Amino acid sequence: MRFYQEEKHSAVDAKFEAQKIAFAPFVFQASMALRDLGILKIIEDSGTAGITQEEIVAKLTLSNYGVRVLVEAGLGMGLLIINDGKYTITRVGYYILNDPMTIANMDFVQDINYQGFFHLKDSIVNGKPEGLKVIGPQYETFYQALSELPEKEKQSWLAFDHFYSDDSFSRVLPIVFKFNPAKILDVGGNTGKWSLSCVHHNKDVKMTIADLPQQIAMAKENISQYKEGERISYHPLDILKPETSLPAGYDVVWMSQFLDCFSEDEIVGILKKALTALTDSGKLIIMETFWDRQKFEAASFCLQQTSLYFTCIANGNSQMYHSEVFIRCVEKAGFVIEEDINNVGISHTVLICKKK
Ligand SMILES: C[S@@+](CC[C@H](N)C(=O)[O-])C[C@H]1O[C@@H](n2cnc3c(N)ncnc32)[C@H](O)[C@@H]1O
Repeated sequence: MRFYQEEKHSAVDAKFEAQKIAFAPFVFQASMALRDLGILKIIEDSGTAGITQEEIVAKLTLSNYGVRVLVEAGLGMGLLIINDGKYTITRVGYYILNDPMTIANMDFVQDINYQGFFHLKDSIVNGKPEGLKVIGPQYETFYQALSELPEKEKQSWLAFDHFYSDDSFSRVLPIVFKFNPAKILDVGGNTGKWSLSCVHHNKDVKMTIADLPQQIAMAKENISQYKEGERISYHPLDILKPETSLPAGYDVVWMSQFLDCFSEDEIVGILKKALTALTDSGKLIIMETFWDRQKFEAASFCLQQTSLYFTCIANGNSQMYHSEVFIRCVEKAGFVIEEDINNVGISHTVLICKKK
């Protein structure tokens, strides 16, 4: 990865880039408004011929003034271009409107993070997710809030989380099942998507989902619709509590996008619990997104920014890790990494580990 070794901008460019940051919250909210008020779609539908501001207004119940400030901002933001008084959509505008990754990221930023991020600096200073109080003053971590969120916010969080892991699940099934596991422990199993994929993929495997009690309730409801769900059992726990343990006797302990929810010391503690869950020949299989392992700079950027969600909203002490920091924790807990597979799905790395 050689994204960050060199200065990229001339002085003039750099000053413009700095203004984009200065106005970033305006740019974000204007993009959301252009998308959600239907303006981008109208302009896209006008094709290469384009559409005037007056014609856009005629198709909506918005004022001329409202449409004008948004489309003018859209020009500077690079979402729109104008020729002979007619607006057309740019490639960036197209992605804002249609790209599933951009939609998942924007909805996650808007519905989960935006208001809380006013408190990012305090979160760094205090080592606590100070933005979480905007979601609810009673919560210590976001995970306690997840199952109690209003439907729209919950869907935005799940869509963001699943966008990244779902695509990798089908690709990683052959990697996991080459070990012919009879029993798999899915730690941080969330809604049960991975466990369901496993019982559908293999007719004999038995799964256990370990997660917080609130999430287990969500998973049970989801899984009860499927007959194969009879092979899935549940182990509710708060894995951070010293008195809790994972059940024993598993051929595979699976952790997908789970350990990034914890600090380095917590990761070591959790992995020590995983040691006791595995049979002697069992494999710990971790699927994570590391910002230093990405093919595309945009992917590294998304992960670095997502770290700040953990800082300000989720728990105040975890992140999307650099692989070296993460691997040190895996080894410290008593595992040896046997296989290290990059570029699984959109952006994942799979680490296959055994007991030292
Ligand atoms: C980012 S989600 C990962 C979901 C899923 N494995 C995937 O790949 O999409 C993290 C999961 O960890 C669970 N979790 C967070 N803190 C936990 C804790 N202290 N004990 C047990 N589970 C926890 C959350 O409830 C959530 O289901």
